[in-house]
Amino acid sequence: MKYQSIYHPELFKGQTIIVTGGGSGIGRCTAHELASLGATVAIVGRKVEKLDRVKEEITAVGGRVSCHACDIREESLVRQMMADVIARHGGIDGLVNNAGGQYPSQLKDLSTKGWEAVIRNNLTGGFIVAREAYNQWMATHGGSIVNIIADIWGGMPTMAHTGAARAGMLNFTETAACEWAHSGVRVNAVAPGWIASSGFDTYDAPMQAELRRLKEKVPLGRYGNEAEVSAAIVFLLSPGAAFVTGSCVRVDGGVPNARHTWKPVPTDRSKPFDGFPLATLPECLQ
Ligand SMILES: CCCCCCCCC/C=C/C(=O)SCCNC(=O)CCNC(=O)[C@H](O)C(C)(C)COP(=O)(O)OP(=O)(O)OC[C@H]1O[C@@H](n2cnc3c(N)ncnc32)[C@H](O)[C@@H]1OP(=O)(O)O
Ligand SMILES: NC(=O)C1=CN([C@@H]2O[C@H](COP(=O)(O)OP(=O)(O)OC[C@H]3O[C@@H](n4cnc5c(N)ncnc54)[C@H](OP(=O)(O)O)[C@@H]3O)[C@@H](O)[C@H]2O)C=CC1
Repeated sequence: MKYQSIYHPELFKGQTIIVTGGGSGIGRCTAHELASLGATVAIVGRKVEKLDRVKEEITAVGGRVSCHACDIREESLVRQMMADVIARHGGIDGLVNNAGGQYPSQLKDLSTKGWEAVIRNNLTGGFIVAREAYNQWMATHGGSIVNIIADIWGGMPTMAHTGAARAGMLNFTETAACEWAHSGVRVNAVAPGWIASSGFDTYDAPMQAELRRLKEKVPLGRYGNEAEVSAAIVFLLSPGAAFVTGSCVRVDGGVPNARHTWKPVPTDRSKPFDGFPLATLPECLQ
């Protein structure tokens, strides 16, 4: 079944958009939505079998997609991946810098190696991909970049490494928006809150139990879904956001505003948008 986007079906006709981490979760959903809106999508990830599966899904409903196995932390691989996408599709109009992830740990237990692995995955990798997109194509042709960060406001207990990396990515977004504006390149961020995606399945049982309880702390009374993050990404890539750069759209059901004076009322307070008939609730939340 084809993606049910709220946007015009020819919004990205003739465009090529790279989605890192396009083999699962938010990236997979975004790749589906962009393809349904006419874009040729280049999906990037470490595991080629995940990418191939998404390629099959998208081509089965008439979309155009290419797969690029690449670890975003490896500079030489990223350079080559970018050159391959440009050679194959004739250019790049958009980049969704979505690949990333981490593992939970108390600060006191974090090894330097673990800290650096997560910083490389969520800050250095995103920087390398964005810089290569700019230097190899967008500096002379323009484009739009959307960096996926996280709900980092007020700290990120048990996730200090990723919180620091994403805060860095937000500041990178603001700086790149200024430095690259003269080339017609817009750079924005999307900060997902607790999104019921395949990402949840990567956590262990105690963390998953904790995540189930977190739902009560969301003013909108539920987790977000992948389609709701994708819709924000698509808006920022689109001409509708032509005057938006260096900005961040929070997709989090209001969590950063739920201060200790806020009293939860245990009901679902908004209807989820589900543009993605293929999405399933992660196993740990079923
Ligand atoms: C409660 C409420 C909260 C509430 C907060 C809830 C917020 C949820 C919001 C976020 C949701 C998501 O992001 S969902 C997306 C989740 N998806 C993912 O995380 C997938 C991607 N993640 C990864 O690939 C890995 O986590 C990452 C470390 C970044 C990269 O792995 P690598 O393979 O490069 O690294 P490795 O070689 O395995 O590991 C390097 C070192 O990192 C450390 N390390 C790696 N994994 C480790 C682990 N599971 N436990 C301990 N330590 C680990 C070790 O020191 C490793 O060294 P050695 O000991 O020598 O091996
Ligand atoms: N779900 C949530 O609640 C939230 C998610 N986020 C962030 O949103 C993004 C998408 O997450 P989500 O879809 O939920 O989780 P997933 O784990 O499903 O997606 C992460 C994707 O990134 C790819 N990836 C990870 N590291 C690398 C790397 N070094 N090089 C290339 N690809 C990589 C993975 O593919 P492969 O394994 O093939 O490399 C995977 O497809 C991530 O950055 C995540 O941290 C932020 C806040 C909340």
